[in-house]
Amino acid sequence: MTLRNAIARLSGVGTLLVATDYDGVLAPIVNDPAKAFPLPAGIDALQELGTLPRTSVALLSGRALVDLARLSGLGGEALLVGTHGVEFDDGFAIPAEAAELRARLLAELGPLVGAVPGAALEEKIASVAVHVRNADEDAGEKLLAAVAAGPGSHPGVHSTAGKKVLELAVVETSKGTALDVLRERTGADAVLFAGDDVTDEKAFAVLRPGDVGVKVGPGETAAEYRVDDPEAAVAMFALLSEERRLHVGT
Ligand SMILES: O=P(O)(O)OC[C@H]1O[C@H](O[C@H]2O[C@H](CO)[C@@H](O)[C@H](O)[C@H]2O)[C@H](O)[C@@H](O)[C@@H]1O
Repeated sequence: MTLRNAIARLSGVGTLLVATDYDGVLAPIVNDPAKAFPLPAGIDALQELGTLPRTSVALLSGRALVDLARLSGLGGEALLVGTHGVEFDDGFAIPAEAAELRARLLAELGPLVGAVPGAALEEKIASVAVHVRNADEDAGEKLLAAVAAGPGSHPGVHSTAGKKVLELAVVETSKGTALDVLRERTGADAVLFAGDDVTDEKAFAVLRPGDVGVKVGPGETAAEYRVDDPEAAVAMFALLSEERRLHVGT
Protein backbone atom coordinates (compact mmCIF):
# COMPACT_ATOMS: atom_id res chain seq x y z
CA MET A 1 0.00 0.00 0.00
CA THR A 2 1.30 3.50 -0.75
CA LEU A 3 1.60 6.09 2.01
CA ARG A 4 -1.20 8.06 0.34
CA ASN A 5 -3.50 5.03 0.52
CA ALA A 6 -2.46 4.33 4.10
CA ILE A 7 -3.39 7.92 5.04
CA ALA A 8 -6.75 7.55 3.29
CA ARG A 9 -7.46 4.34 5.22
CA LEU A 10 -6.30 5.85 8.53
CA SER A 11 -8.51 8.90 8.10
CA GLY A 12 -11.59 6.65 8.36
CA VAL A 13 -10.80 4.80 11.62
CA GLY A 14 -12.98 5.24 14.71
CA THR A 15 -10.60 6.97 17.11
CA LEU A 16 -7.29 8.19 15.74
CA LEU A 17 -4.07 9.23 17.49
CA VAL A 18 -1.62 11.30 15.44
CA ALA A 19 1.71 11.33 17.29
CA THR A 20 4.89 12.92 16.09
CA ASP A 21 8.45 13.63 17.03
CA TYR A 22 9.48 17.32 17.03
CA ASP A 23 13.08 17.96 15.87
CA GLY A 24 13.69 16.73 12.35
CA VAL A 25 9.98 16.17 11.70
CA LEU A 26 8.03 19.32 12.57
CA ALA A 27 11.13 21.51 12.87
CA PRO A 28 14.03 21.29 10.42
CA ILE A 29 17.38 20.53 12.07
CA VAL A 30 19.36 23.73 12.76
CA ASN A 31 22.62 24.56 14.54
CA ASP A 32 21.07 26.18 17.60
CA PRO A 33 18.61 23.90 19.46
CA ALA A 34 16.96 26.97 21.00
CA LYS A 35 16.02 28.20 17.52
CA ALA A 36 14.53 25.00 16.10
CA PHE A 37 11.17 26.48 15.16
CA PRO A 38 8.41 24.40 13.58
CA LEU A 39 7.16 24.75 10.03
CA PRO A 40 3.98 26.82 10.45
CA ALA A 41 1.98 24.60 8.07
CA GLY A 42 2.75 21.62 10.30
CA ILE A 43 1.44 23.34 13.41
CA ASP A 44 -1.67 24.45 11.47
CA ALA A 45 -2.34 20.88 10.32
CA LEU A 46 -1.89 19.44 13.82
CA GLN A 47 -4.10 22.12 15.36
CA GLU A 48 -6.80 21.33 12.80
CA LEU A 49 -6.51 17.62 13.48
CA GLY A 50 -6.76 18.30 17.21
CA THR A 51 -10.10 20.05 16.78
CA LEU A 52 -11.69 17.10 14.96
CA PRO A 53 -13.96 14.61 16.75
CA ARG A 54 -12.41 11.31 17.85
CA THR A 55 -8.97 12.61 16.91
CA SER A 56 -6.03 13.21 19.29
CA VAL A 57 -2.68 14.79 18.55
CA ALA A 58 0.53 14.24 20.53
CA LEU A 59 4.09 15.52 20.32
CA LEU A 60 6.54 12.90 21.60
CA SER A 61 9.96 14.47 21.84
CA GLY A 62 13.41 14.23 23.35
CA ARG A 63 13.05 17.87 24.36
CA ALA A 64 12.38 19.02 27.89
CA LEU A 65 8.61 19.47 28.16
CA VAL A 66 8.92 23.19 28.83
CA ASP A 67 11.02 23.70 25.67
CA LEU A 68 8.67 21.55 23.61
CA ALA A 69 5.71 23.71 24.65
CA ARG A 70 7.61 26.95 24.02
CA LEU A 71 9.01 26.00 20.63
CA SER A 72 5.95 24.25 19.23
CA GLY A 73 3.47 26.80 20.58
CA LEU A 74 1.03 23.91 20.98
CA GLY A 75 -0.97 23.82 24.17
CA GLY A 76 -4.45 22.44 24.66
CA GLU A 77 -4.68 21.13 21.09
CA ALA A 78 -2.02 18.49 21.64
CA LEU A 79 -0.73 16.17 24.34
CA LEU A 80 2.92 16.98 24.95
CA VAL A 81 5.44 14.40 26.15
CA GLY A 82 9.08 15.40 26.66
CA THR A 83 12.44 13.88 27.59
CA HIS A 84 12.09 10.90 25.25
CA GLY A 85 8.83 9.75 26.76
CA VAL A 86 9.23 10.27 30.51
CA GLU A 87 7.89 13.81 30.99
CA PHE A 88 4.10 13.85 30.57
CA ASP A 89 2.25 17.13 30.92
CA ASP A 90 0.35 15.86 33.96
CA GLY A 91 3.56 15.86 35.95
CA PHE A 92 6.80 14.05 36.50
CA ALA A 93 9.30 14.09 39.35
CA ILE A 94 12.53 12.16 39.31
CA PRO A 95 13.52 10.03 42.33
CA ALA A 96 16.10 11.62 44.68
CA GLU A 97 18.75 9.08 43.69
CA ALA A 98 18.31 9.97 40.02
CA ALA A 99 18.50 13.69 40.84
CA GLU A 100 21.83 13.09 42.61
CA LEU A 101 23.12 11.17 39.61
CA ARG A 102 22.07 13.98 37.30
CA ALA A 103 23.94 16.51 39.49
CA ARG A 104 27.03 14.27 39.36
CA LEU A 105 26.77 14.08 35.56
CA LEU A 106 26.53 17.85 35.26
CA ALA A 107 29.59 18.31 37.50
CA GLU A 108 31.63 15.85 35.43
CA LEU A 109 30.40 16.98 32.03
CA GLY A 110 31.00 20.71 32.62
CA PRO A 111 34.81 20.59 32.29
CA LEU A 112 34.74 17.97 29.49
CA VAL A 113 32.32 19.97 27.36
CA GLY A 114 33.88 23.32 28.29
CA ALA A 115 37.20 22.16 26.84
CA VAL A 116 35.74 21.72 23.33
CA PRO A 117 34.83 24.99 21.54
CA GLY A 118 31.32 24.82 20.09
CA ALA A 119 30.21 21.88 22.23
CA ALA A 120 27.23 22.56 24.50
CA LEU A 121 25.24 21.03 27.33
CA GLU A 122 21.43 20.98 27.37
CA GLU A 123 19.82 20.27 30.75
CA LYS A 124 16.50 18.47 31.10
CA ILE A 125 14.66 17.20 34.15
CA ALA A 126 15.85 13.61 33.78
CA SER A 127 18.75 13.88 31.38
CA VAL A 128 21.62 15.92 30.04
CA ALA A 129 22.37 16.21 26.33
CA VAL A 130 25.89 16.81 24.99
CA HIS A 131 25.67 18.63 21.63
CA VAL A 132 28.59 18.73 19.17
CA ARG A 133 26.93 20.09 15.99
CA ASN A 134 28.85 23.36 16.32
CA ALA A 135 32.19 21.80 17.32
CA ASP A 136 35.06 20.72 15.06
CA GLU A 137 34.03 17.29 13.72
CA ASP A 138 37.02 15.36 15.03
CA ALA A 139 37.00 17.08 18.43
CA GLY A 140 33.23 16.52 18.67
CA GLU A 141 33.54 12.79 17.96
CA LYS A 142 36.32 12.48 20.54
CA LEU A 143 34.24 14.32 23.11
CA LEU A 144 31.24 12.04 22.55
CA ALA A 145 33.48 8.98 22.86
CA ALA A 146 34.98 10.32 26.11
CA VAL A 147 31.51 11.10 27.48
CA ALA A 148 30.23 7.64 26.54
CA ALA A 149 33.22 5.94 28.18
CA GLY A 150 33.19 8.21 31.25
CA PRO A 151 29.99 9.74 32.67
CA GLY A 152 27.86 7.80 30.19
CA SER A 153 29.02 4.49 31.63
CA HIS A 154 28.08 5.16 35.26
CA PRO A 155 25.55 2.68 36.68
CA GLY A 156 22.04 4.09 36.29
CA VAL A 157 22.92 6.23 33.26
CA HIS A 158 21.15 5.41 29.99
CA SER A 159 23.04 6.77 26.98
CA THR A 160 21.43 7.33 23.60
CA ALA A 161 23.20 8.72 20.54
CA GLY A 162 21.21 11.05 18.29
CA LYS A 163 22.01 13.60 15.61
CA LYS A 164 25.32 15.14 16.75
CA VAL A 165 24.20 14.60 20.32
CA LEU A 166 24.65 12.09 23.12
CA GLU A 167 21.85 12.02 25.69
CA LEU A 168 22.57 10.77 29.20
CA ALA A 169 19.33 9.97 31.02
CA VAL A 170 19.11 9.12 34.73
CA VAL A 171 15.85 7.21 34.33
CA GLU A 172 14.95 4.72 31.64
CA THR A 173 13.39 6.48 28.67
CA SER A 174 11.32 4.98 25.90
CA LYS A 175 9.17 6.65 23.31
CA GLY A 176 7.67 3.19 22.81
CA THR A 177 6.39 2.97 26.38
CA ALA A 178 5.11 6.55 26.12
CA LEU A 179 3.29 5.80 22.86
CA ASP A 180 1.60 2.81 24.52
CA VAL A 181 0.45 5.11 27.35
CA LEU A 182 -0.88 7.67 24.85
CA ARG A 183 -2.71 4.95 22.90
CA GLU A 184 -4.34 3.78 26.12
CA ARG A 185 -5.21 7.28 27.35
CA THR A 186 -6.76 8.37 24.04
CA GLY A 187 -8.51 5.05 23.36
CA ALA A 188 -7.10 5.09 19.84
CA ASP A 189 -8.14 2.41 17.37
CA ALA A 190 -5.15 3.33 15.20
CA VAL A 191 -2.02 5.44 15.49
CA LEU A 192 0.16 7.38 13.10
CA PHE A 193 3.67 8.03 14.36
CA ALA A 194 6.34 10.04 12.52
CA GLY A 195 9.98 10.30 13.61
CA ASP A 196 13.45 10.93 12.22
CA ASP A 197 15.99 9.75 14.79
CA VAL A 198 17.26 6.69 16.63
CA THR A 199 15.05 7.17 19.70
CA ASP A 200 11.96 7.14 17.47
CA GLU A 201 12.67 3.52 16.60
CA LYS A 202 11.36 2.48 20.02
CA ALA A 203 8.02 4.04 19.05
CA PHE A 204 7.99 2.43 15.60
CA ALA A 205 8.63 -0.89 17.34
CA VAL A 206 5.33 -0.75 19.30
CA LEU A 207 3.14 0.05 16.29
CA ARG A 208 0.45 -2.54 15.62
CA PRO A 209 -1.30 -3.80 12.50
CA GLY A 210 -3.42 -0.97 11.13
CA ASP A 211 -1.07 1.74 12.49
CA VAL A 212 1.13 3.82 10.21
CA GLY A 213 4.83 4.50 10.94
CA VAL A 214 6.63 7.16 8.90
CA LYS A 215 10.39 7.67 8.99
CA VAL A 216 11.44 11.19 8.04
CA GLY A 217 14.76 11.36 6.14
CA PRO A 218 17.49 8.75 5.68
CA GLY A 219 18.66 5.97 8.00
CA GLU A 220 17.67 2.48 9.00
CA THR A 221 14.19 2.12 10.35
CA ALA A 222 11.45 -0.27 11.35
CA ALA A 223 8.86 2.15 9.95
CA GLU A 224 6.85 0.94 6.99
CA TYR A 225 6.85 4.31 5.21
CA ARG A 226 9.36 7.07 4.58
CA VAL A 227 9.22 10.71 3.50
CA ASP A 228 12.26 12.82 2.59
CA ASP A 229 12.14 15.75 4.95
CA PRO A 230 10.06 17.85 7.39
CA GLU A 231 8.32 19.63 4.48
CA ALA A 232 7.06 16.27 3.19
CA ALA A 233 6.04 15.24 6.72
CA VAL A 234 4.03 18.44 7.09
CA ALA A 235 2.33 17.83 3.71
CA MET A 236 1.37 14.38 5.02
CA PHE A 237 -0.20 15.87 8.19
CA ALA A 238 -2.10 18.38 6.03
CA LEU A 239 -3.43 15.59 3.79
CA LEU A 240 -4.45 13.53 6.83
CA SER A 241 -6.21 16.55 8.31
CA GLU A 242 -8.17 17.19 5.09
CA GLU A 243 -9.20 13.57 4.69
CA ARG A 244 -10.02 13.08 8.36
CA ARG A 245 -12.30 16.13 8.26
CA LEU A 246 -14.24 14.55 5.39
CA HIS A 247 -14.82 11.42 7.50
CA VAL A 248 -15.65 12.87 10.90
CA GLY A 249 -16.87 16.38 10.06
CA THR A 250 -16.46 19.20 12.56
O1 LIG B 1 12.84 13.72 19.87
P1 LIG B 1 13.10 15.01 19.13
O2 LIG B 1 11.96 15.98 19.21
O3 LIG B 1 13.55 14.78 17.72
O4 LIG B 1 14.33 15.69 19.90
C1 LIG B 1 15.65 15.11 19.77
C2 LIG B 1 16.68 16.12 20.21
O5 LIG B 1 16.44 17.28 19.39
C3 LIG B 1 17.26 18.44 19.66
O6 LIG B 1 18.56 18.19 19.14
C4 LIG B 1 18.56 17.96 17.73
O7 LIG B 1 18.00 19.13 17.05
C5 LIG B 1 18.80 20.35 17.20
C6 LIG B 1 18.02 21.48 16.53
O8 LIG B 1 17.74 21.21 15.18
C7 LIG B 1 20.19 20.11 16.59
O9 LIG B 1 20.99 21.29 16.71
C8 LIG B 1 20.88 18.93 17.31
O10 LIG B 1 22.13 18.63 16.66
C9 LIG B 1 19.98 17.68 17.23
O11 LIG B 1 20.54 16.62 18.00
C10 LIG B 1 17.26 18.80 21.12
O12 LIG B 1 18.21 19.80 21.37
C11 LIG B 1 17.47 17.60 22.03
O13 LIG B 1 17.21 17.98 23.38
C12 LIG B 1 16.47 16.51 21.65
O14 LIG B 1 16.63 15.38 22.50
